[in-house]
Parts: sequence; structure tokens; C-alpha cells
Amino acid sequence: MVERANKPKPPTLSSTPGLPPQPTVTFSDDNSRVIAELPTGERVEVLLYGATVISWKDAQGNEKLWLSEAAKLDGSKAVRGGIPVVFPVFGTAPDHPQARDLPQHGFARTSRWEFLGKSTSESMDGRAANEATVKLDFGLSSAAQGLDPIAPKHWPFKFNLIYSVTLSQKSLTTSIVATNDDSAPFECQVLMHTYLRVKDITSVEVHGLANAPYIDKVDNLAAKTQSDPTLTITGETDRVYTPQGDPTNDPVTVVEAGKPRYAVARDNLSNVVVWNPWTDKAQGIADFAPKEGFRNMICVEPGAVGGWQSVEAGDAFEGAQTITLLD
Ligand SMILES: O=P(O)(O)OC[C@H]1O[C@H](O)[C@H](O)[C@@H](O)[C@@H]1O
Repeated sequence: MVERANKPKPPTLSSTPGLPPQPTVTFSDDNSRVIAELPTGERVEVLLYGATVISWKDAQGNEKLWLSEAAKLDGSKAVRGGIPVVFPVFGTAPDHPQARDLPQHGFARTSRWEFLGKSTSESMDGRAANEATVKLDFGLSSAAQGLDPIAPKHWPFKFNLIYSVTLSQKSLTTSIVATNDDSAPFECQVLMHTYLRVKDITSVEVHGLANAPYIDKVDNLAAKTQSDPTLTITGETDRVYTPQGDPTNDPVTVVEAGKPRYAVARDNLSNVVVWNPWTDKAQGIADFAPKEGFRNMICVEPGAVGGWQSVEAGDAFEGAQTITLLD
């Protein structure tokens, strides 16, 4: 069932003659954030600013994403935590002719996106409550009112972005389609800057990176290879990996205290950035709170950031991540 944003429909109980009413997906949109909850209790919250997923909870109400207590949610600064969208540049690119004047991580995370609408598949379609899913679609284009003014100034291409957030019982998928509406090609990078919540970073292992080449951003961009099949975090970590396994069938997994917690699968995103600021860096980030919060997060960021995606006029780049709960 597809409903467009301009025809909001209050949450209802669906009923089929002869059958008891089934609980359904509930939904709210207050013009600054969109919240959807499955009949089984899983819940996602997306801020229109940056189309940033700021909360993802399981049926028991356990938060799966880390969000800084000092994160600005009022549109004055990119959100520290959740899942900011990085486009069209990852980090800064002073040597890239098209992207050199853009701020760190581009302008998608500092623009106000439009909520385009939701699609649900749920009990009304004959599905059991525990199979319900909801997809929320967000849009940002070069003509959008909410576009960060830095974009036309320093990246004057005609483009259209559709970002979709799909919640199901055990997983969250975020996907992006970046269309070139211009008459000339452009180059871009795309990344989903996911802050996963963990209980204790010192008991976390990241699997799925064995033998992966990576760029070590805390060691002068040195090119290295992941020799240990398991990555543990013992200090500031900032690495751009190119995992060697199949992006769908060999996901990067986060294991905590020996128990698998998250599997991060990718579609058309060949890189995974692993970031934890650790003590000193966290101290220096104004909106990072509490300062000990680095113990409760690990960024596992699927992206296409190893090089540049050249998108021809009229063409599009597509990529997606699916995070599956394993516990
Ligand atoms: O502080 P931000 O601009 O949000 O960036 C936070 C981090 O994002 C990525 O993980 C980069 O690899 C890091 O180098 C950067 O520090």
C-alpha cells in the first residue's frame, strides 16, 4: 500500500470482514521528523534535516544507533550520531576540481529533505504482523527549497536524490538513488555514516574484513592490509576498507562479548569505513557527548568513497546498506 505525504492518514486498525482487527504500522510526521512503528513494536525515527535516521529501536525498545546527547537536531549543524547521509564528497577533496570547495562530507547531511511518502506491506496485504515492513522515502534536489546554500555555490549541478529507509522486524535498510539531471557528467561519493550502538567498545570485534586493503586515516593515509581476520578497537580508528568478501553474502559483522550483534550488508557500495574517535578526538568534538560515549559506539559506514563515481547526464548511481540484528 502506498500513501503519499500530502494525504496523511491517521494510524488505524485494519479489519477484514470475519477476522479480528489486526494491528498495523503506526506513523507520524510533524514536519520536522517522521516516525514509523511496526505492529510488533520496532520503531524508526528520521529527521528531515539531513534525512538523518536518529533512532532505531527493536521491539523491546532497545536503541540500536548511537546519538550524541549534544547532537543538534534543530538544523544548525549536521547531526552527531544516527545515520547521516554523506554526499557528494566523503571528507574533503581539496584536489578534486568539482568538489574541492565543499565542506566535510558534503551538503546532504546539512540540507532539509522533503518527505515523499511511505509504503507499507502489512497485515492488510494478508501478511502476518511480524512480516510488516514500512519504507519511508525522502527527496532532495538541486531545486529544493531546503538545499544547503553551499550546494549551488560550490557544486552547481542539477541532481535529484531519493533516500529510502525501510524498517522490518530484524533489519533496517537505507538506500540512495543519485540522479544526474544535468547536461554534463558529475563525479560524486556516497556514504551512510552509521553510528552503531554497542555496550562496551573494548569487547567489540569486527568480522568480515580479513585481507581487506585499507587506507589508514590516522597514519597519514598509509595503504595497509587487514592481516588479523578480526578487528578490535583499542584506540582512535579511522580506516577506509575495501572488503574482499561478497558484499551481500559476506557482510561485515559486529560481534560483542563473543555474540554477533549486527550484520552490515551492502549493495553497490564497495567500501566500509570504520571509525571510533576514542578519548582525545572525542574530547575535541564539541557536539560529542558524553565524552566517554566513544565506548558505546562504532561507526561502520558503507560507501562508495575509494574513488569517484562518474554519473553521466541522465544516469543515476544507486547504493544501499542493510543492517540486520543478530541478537
Ligand atoms: O566530524 P564529522 O565531519 O561528522 O566526521 C566524523 C568522521 O567521519 C568519518 O568516519 C571519517 O572517516 C572521519 O575522518 C571523521 O572524523
